[in-house]
Amino acid sequence: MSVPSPDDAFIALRGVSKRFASVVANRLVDLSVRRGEIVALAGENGAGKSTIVNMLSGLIEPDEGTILLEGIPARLNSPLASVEAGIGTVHQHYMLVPTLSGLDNIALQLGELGRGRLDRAGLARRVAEVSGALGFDIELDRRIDSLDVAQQQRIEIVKAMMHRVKLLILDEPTAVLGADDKRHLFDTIRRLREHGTSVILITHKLEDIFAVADRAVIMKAGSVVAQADVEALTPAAIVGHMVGASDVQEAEAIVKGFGRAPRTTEVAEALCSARDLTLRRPNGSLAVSGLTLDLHAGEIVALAGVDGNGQSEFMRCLAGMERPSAGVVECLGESTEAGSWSPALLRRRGVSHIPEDRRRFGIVAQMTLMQNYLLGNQERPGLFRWGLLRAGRLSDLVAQRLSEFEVRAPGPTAPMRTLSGGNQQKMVLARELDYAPKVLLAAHPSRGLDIKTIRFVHRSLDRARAEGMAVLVQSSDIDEIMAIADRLIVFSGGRVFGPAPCESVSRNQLGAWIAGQEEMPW
Ligand SMILES: Nc1ncnc2c1ncn2[C@@H]1O[C@H](COP(=O)(O)OP(=O)(O)OP(=O)(O)O)[C@@H](O)[C@H]1O
Repeated sequence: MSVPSPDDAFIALRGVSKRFASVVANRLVDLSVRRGEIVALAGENGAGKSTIVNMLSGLIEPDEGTILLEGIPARLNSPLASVEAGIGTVHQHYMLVPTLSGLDNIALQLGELGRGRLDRAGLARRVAEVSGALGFDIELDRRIDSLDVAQQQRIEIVKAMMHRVKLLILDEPTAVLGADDKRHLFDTIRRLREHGTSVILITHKLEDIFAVADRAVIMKAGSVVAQADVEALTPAAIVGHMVGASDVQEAEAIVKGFGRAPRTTEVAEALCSARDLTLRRPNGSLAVSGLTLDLHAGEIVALAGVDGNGQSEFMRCLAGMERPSAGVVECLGESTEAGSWSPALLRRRGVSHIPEDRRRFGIVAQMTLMQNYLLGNQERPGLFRWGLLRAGRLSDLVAQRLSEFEVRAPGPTAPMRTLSGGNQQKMVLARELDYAPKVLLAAHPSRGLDIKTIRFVHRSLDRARAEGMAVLVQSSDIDEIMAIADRLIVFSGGRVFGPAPCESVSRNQLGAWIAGQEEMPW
């Protein structure tokens, strides 16, 4: 297989460019996808992948260049035009109404909700046909907010496939999935290929590319810098193109990871303790039951598991956003038994939080990078004098962090909303680490980040540990856990196991425990 010619392709971009003010998001992009071909689109944060997705899904139009559909120039100037052209898109952040059922969400997308009486039985039959063909078993009558992420994703895919889809675009679909759900998704993608559907898979995970893609297209700074059949590529070759590595060794080192640094500090006092903790969800169901943990200065503890097993509730409780229904948490001299347990109080004591839902709790999209940097840092010495902000200092500090974290942004006064998802995540990380916390709560710290930045983040967490910080990391990524954690707690099937030292656990064993395939010995 080689790069398809536009005539041969279902969809082809020819010389497509897109600029946002001073930022060139896409520069003269040529990209084609054959019928029944799975193309992986890879590249660093801010390389321009989502911009391509947004153009193909009709959210934005190119400034120049042509999009050819089956060889004919097409104008995808609205989401409807994209759908009518046979393009289905599953965005990274699901577009589902959480309080509606799966069926109602699908009816809403088809324009059948609120238009007279909905023929629920008829729609359910049509949905069952589509989901059956995809190999999905989905619960259509449950509210979206009661489904786990993998079930929500299946609803999203079915929703997209309710139209006659010839090209399915999946934007980082595996970021939130456990190993089993990922395998299932890849089976579905292969099944689509057999039926002649083309797929564009945006991913930061090299193993996804080798597991399922036919061809990989690699972008850097808005342009396509390489494309080849996956068989002809290696992980280091992909990374080399992505980061523009000057030699193979540099790319190989990034693929390999930085290796686990020996612990440089003795495990010291417990900075944060949970005793016999019970947490309930708003609907009353049990999220966590009987959890006991001492989090010490100078260690990294991982909360391992597929999302939806109570980790999020536990993190939120430690961050002051929730209170337990039984048991107690004590952290840096504060306790859930006192009335004052709150995020602001804990932050003043030295707890930093990288939240799971970055867009809701981590940033204010309309504000500038400088203003976002101030959030939670309002009392930081050096940034204020006589109660007045020293804007020059703040600007210098943000500019320095942009450079250290290699954030692709025009400058400290750029609005946060103009940054790519991964670059927003880098800014949240930079801010939370800057705050020099004693306890760092990091939910999915590397989700959505490119491989080079992940290595950087892991090194930063390792350094934080060496400096005596107590770090709690929520992660569904086994590689991440094995790379950085000292101890782990497994959340699986609504139960909690551990904590246990990571040294005693193999990668495969942890995978089996997370998937609930094996009973844990503790
Ligand atoms: N609406 C916008 N306004 C201004 N700049 C934008 C806008 N959308 C994207 N950009 C910029 O265009 C560039 C490409 O962004 P894009 O979201 O396409 O990258 P990406 O490859 O999807 O990144 P990530 O892996 O982090 O999601 C980035 O520098 C981003 O800041």
